[in-house]
Amino acid sequence: MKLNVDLQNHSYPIYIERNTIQKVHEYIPVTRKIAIITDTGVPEKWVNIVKEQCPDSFICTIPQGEPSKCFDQYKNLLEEMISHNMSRKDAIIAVGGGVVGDLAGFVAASYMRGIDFYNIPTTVLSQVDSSVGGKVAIDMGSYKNIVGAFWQPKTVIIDPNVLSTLSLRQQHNGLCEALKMGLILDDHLVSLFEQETIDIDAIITRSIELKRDVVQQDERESNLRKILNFGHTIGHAIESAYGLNTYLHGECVAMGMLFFIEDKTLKQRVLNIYKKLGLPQVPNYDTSTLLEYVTHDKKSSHNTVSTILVEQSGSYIIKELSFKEIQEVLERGPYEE
Ligand SMILES: O=C(O)C(=O)C[C@@H](O)[C@H](O)[C@H](O)COP(=O)(O)O
Repeated sequence: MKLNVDLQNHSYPIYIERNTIQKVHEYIPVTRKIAIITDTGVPEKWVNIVKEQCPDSFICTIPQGEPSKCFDQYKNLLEEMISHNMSRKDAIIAVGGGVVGDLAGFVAASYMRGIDFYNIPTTVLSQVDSSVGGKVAIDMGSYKNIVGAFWQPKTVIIDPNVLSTLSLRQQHNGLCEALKMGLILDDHLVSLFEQETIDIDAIITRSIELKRDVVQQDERESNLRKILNFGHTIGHAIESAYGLNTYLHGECVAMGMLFFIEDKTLKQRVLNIYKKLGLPQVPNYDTSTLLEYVTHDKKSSHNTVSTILVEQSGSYIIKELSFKEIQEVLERGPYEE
């Protein structure tokens, strides 16, 4: 299946299809120098399938995990680009999850003021969410995505077959972002999580269709795109407060969403899905520590933060909450209405 992201002068296709990783040479112009950026967690077999289709390519491998989304790795990769004499006409292909995509995309956005970027996501999280939309970034200290750019990929190639080598924890981590998409936009997507067996292909496709529709309407997050941050305000704060590597991103988003699901029945429905996915519980936290991180959220300004609330599955409310109100939400806790 092919979906198009229509964005005036930088539209691009997304291919979602099993075995499509074998067709990289059909979808990406590979007769130029290509830096393939990946991480130590991505099985070599996937990276090699891509490399074999790119005659003039080299591989840059970063350590797996969120701490790699940092200035040092960014600098190392830029130095690699220079040492391989990469020109403006050359390209970067990311083969990996959200960390690889965000970092490789930011290298592509800034090297020589921007070169072509292609994304081949290999985790559920990146296949249902982060590979589409052009948000690329690195973290600074423990602040998530604080330095970055909007740099749309030229093509996204999603092959659900590559998920076969992913751990169950990583699979469930990624599903949290798809569940988020359902909770704000489409109850049918939520119901796919309640079926006996999870149809991953259907979840990826629906999730990406919904994301594509939002990005097309508001590429630079002036307003509507903020809804994709449901669960992230407190989720990012938890991720940061626990050292960026204790909980996975999707797990933190799942925790963060609980604080802003306003309806008791819906919250129970969501908790049942979390139980099925074996997600971690919200840890005991220090309110002032989390609040400190919330004040640095990119959706914060002065004393308020744009927050997404869900009362009914498949719909959202965007509300400016004061830091005082966020403090009250944190004091109330995730499991109370
Ligand atoms: O694409 C978006 O827009 C999103 O908000 C998707 C999020 O799920 C994703 O985690 C994003 O990277 C977070 O964005 P940020 O603006 O809070 O850094």
